[in-house]
Amino acid sequence: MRYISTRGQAPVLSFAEAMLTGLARDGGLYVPETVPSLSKDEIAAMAGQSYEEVAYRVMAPFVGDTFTEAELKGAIAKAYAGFGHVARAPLVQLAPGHFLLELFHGPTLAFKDFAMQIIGQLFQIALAKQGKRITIVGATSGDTGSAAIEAFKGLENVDVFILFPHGRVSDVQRRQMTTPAESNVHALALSGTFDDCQNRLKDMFNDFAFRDEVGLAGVNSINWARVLAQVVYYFTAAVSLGAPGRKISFTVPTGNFGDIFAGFIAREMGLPIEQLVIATNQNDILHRCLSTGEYRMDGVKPSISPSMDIQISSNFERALFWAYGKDGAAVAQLMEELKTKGGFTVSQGALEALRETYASGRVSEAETAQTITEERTRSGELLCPHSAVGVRVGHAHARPETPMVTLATAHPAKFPDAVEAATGLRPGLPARMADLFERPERVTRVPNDLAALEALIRKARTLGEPRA
Ligand SMILES: Cc1ncc(COP(=O)(O)O)c(C=O)c1O
Ligand SMILES: N[C@@H](CCOP(=O)(O)O)C(=O)O
Repeated sequence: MRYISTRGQAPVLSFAEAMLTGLARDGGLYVPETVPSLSKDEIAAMAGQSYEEVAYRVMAPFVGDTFTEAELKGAIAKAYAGFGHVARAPLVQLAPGHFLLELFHGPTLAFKDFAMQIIGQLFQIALAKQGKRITIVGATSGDTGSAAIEAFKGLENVDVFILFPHGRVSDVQRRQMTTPAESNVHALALSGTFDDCQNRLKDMFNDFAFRDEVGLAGVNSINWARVLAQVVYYFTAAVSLGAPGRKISFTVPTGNFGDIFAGFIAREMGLPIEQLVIATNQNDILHRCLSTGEYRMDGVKPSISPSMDIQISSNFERALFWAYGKDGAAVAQLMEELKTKGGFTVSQGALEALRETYASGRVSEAETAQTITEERTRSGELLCPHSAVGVRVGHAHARPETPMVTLATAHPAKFPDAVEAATGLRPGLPARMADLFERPERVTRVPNDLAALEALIRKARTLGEPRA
């Protein structure tokens, strides 16, 4: 299996190379040259299998011979052993024909654990083979950061630096990032938005001297392995509701577009997905783009679903690559316009291709709160605000003949203030995290400045043992 860049100008890589490389050297994102397909019989055979078995069947064709069967199976087993639910990603029914896919039973209570736990394992195998030491830098609006820290803390050959927007993540999210005591973990609170964090991260990747000097690696959904691991739960959910014998629809609370793009890949592999619905909060650039063909930034507005407060939706580039018939030059041109003019117009043909694949909806702040309140009464489910955005859009797009699955992306206890304001109930953290608010915090305030960030990372990563 070979991996190519969405901008068409970077070296073609193997799975392990793409995983350790992160951003392509032409600024694009790696995607598989061809998407392997699974037959109806292969999909049907997943019925009744464990999450781990399905994960192996879905991921193995993309991984090729990078890892042995035993290595991949071992990594999958270790990745999901710590999840708090035997099904890993259980489905609960909200209403006739509408289901919630609970993706928050991992160690940090958000869907990011599904991918981060497995890539933590795969990185360790690959680094041990190559005898390499790396510096992971991640950008987060709250959940990716804590999941990355959980997956990589304490590892000898990895430093982890996480950039998060100061004052724009929940207290629980911040403390998950600032309280780990391991010396290879560095939480950096940046003055700016998540988009600023992600832009500085991409700037670091595009500074080849810095990138090579520190052995820069990325665990955002820039990294193809992140997207791949998220494909699995589309299969487990759809098969348990009758696929491949019937079609299933999915609604996905969306920000950086990694999660819903994983659904697109599941469809490309042969899973009969009828609708893939993008659900946005008031930062609705993706919904506006699908509605009008114009991708235009108009400023990030802080919301009660802060992890989706994103305007530069990184993986939308991968969706555009497919919509433009895999024309890397066209995608590079759009990304240049985004950078220099703050937006771009999608061609009519590409817009039609996007609309054939995706539908979309937008949810206001008041509607998000109302959905948390109503769903508590209607189905008994206590939703986090991101999942509530999804559920509202999912209800609106549900069709009687096709089951709708909405992805519940985080545990309500990560956003207790919003949930309490909507329901009067304050969701508690699991016992293993009960003392989170008593643990000391360790965080560095950083400016939105590339040179300052690179200097800090160079210095902090050399504070420990001498690097090989
Ligand atoms: C809780 C939660 N829901 C939804 C999203 C959106 O997911 P994606 O960025 O993959 O679109 C995120 C973060 O991105 C998140 O943390
Ligand atoms: N909402 C995310 C933003 C980063 O997304 P990623 O999937 O690209 O890592 C977060 O919680 O950090």
